Amino acid sequence: MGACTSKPYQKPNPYAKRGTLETPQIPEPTSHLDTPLREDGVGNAGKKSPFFPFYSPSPARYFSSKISSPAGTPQRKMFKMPFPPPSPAKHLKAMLLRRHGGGEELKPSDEGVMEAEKVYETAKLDKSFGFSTQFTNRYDVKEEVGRGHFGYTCSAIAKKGKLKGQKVAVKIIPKEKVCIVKDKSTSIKL
Ligand SMILES: Nc1ncnc2c1ncn2[C@@H]1O[C@H](COP(=O)(O)OP(=O)(O)OP(=O)(O)O)[C@@H](O)[C@H]1O
Repeated sequence: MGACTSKPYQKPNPYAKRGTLETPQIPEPTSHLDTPLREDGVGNAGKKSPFFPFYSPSPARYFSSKISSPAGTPQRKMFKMPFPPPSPAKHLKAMLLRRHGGGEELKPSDEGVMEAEKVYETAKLDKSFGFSTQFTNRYDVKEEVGRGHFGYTCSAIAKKGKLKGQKVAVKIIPKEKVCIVKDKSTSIKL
């Protein structure tokens, strides 16, 4: 075991009268390795780092000092935007919620989004309108048996064709969930 070579830390006395503050005793540099870093950065290349007890050409010390980094060294750029911008998804979901009758009092918060999902899940399928006569002539739609992302699945009794009299499942997709592309050559009838 070697002898302890550490020196007591000499902290200025905060209770001393103004003007009589004790100044810490800074030992004189004993070698070129102990030379303090210059504020202007001149001649500091490869000098002692404030983070590591060894001498490194790392630019890390530029992050904590006022010294301007050498040309081409990324300095504080990476700290300009520490957090990514907020996602627009919440606002979109809140807008959808309002469109589906959520009301103005609902805010674009997580609570509001959950409300919107609840509104969709609890809404009853309105069978009083929307089916074409071609469809109603063919199927007698009964109760809803399930629900997917896009539409409702209902049980139905076929009225015509091979399946006449049989129980079938029909999937009903609301018009607003259908994307219609129209151009000169094609036209889609609903
Ligand atoms: N033939 C069937 N008999 C009984 N129940 C059915 C039948 N087909 C679908 N279902 C019920 O309806 C639910 C939704 O079915 P659907 O096929 O619409 O699901 P999905 O493909 O996930 O929906 P989406 O394509 O809209 O996301 C199913 O989870 C199921 O419970």
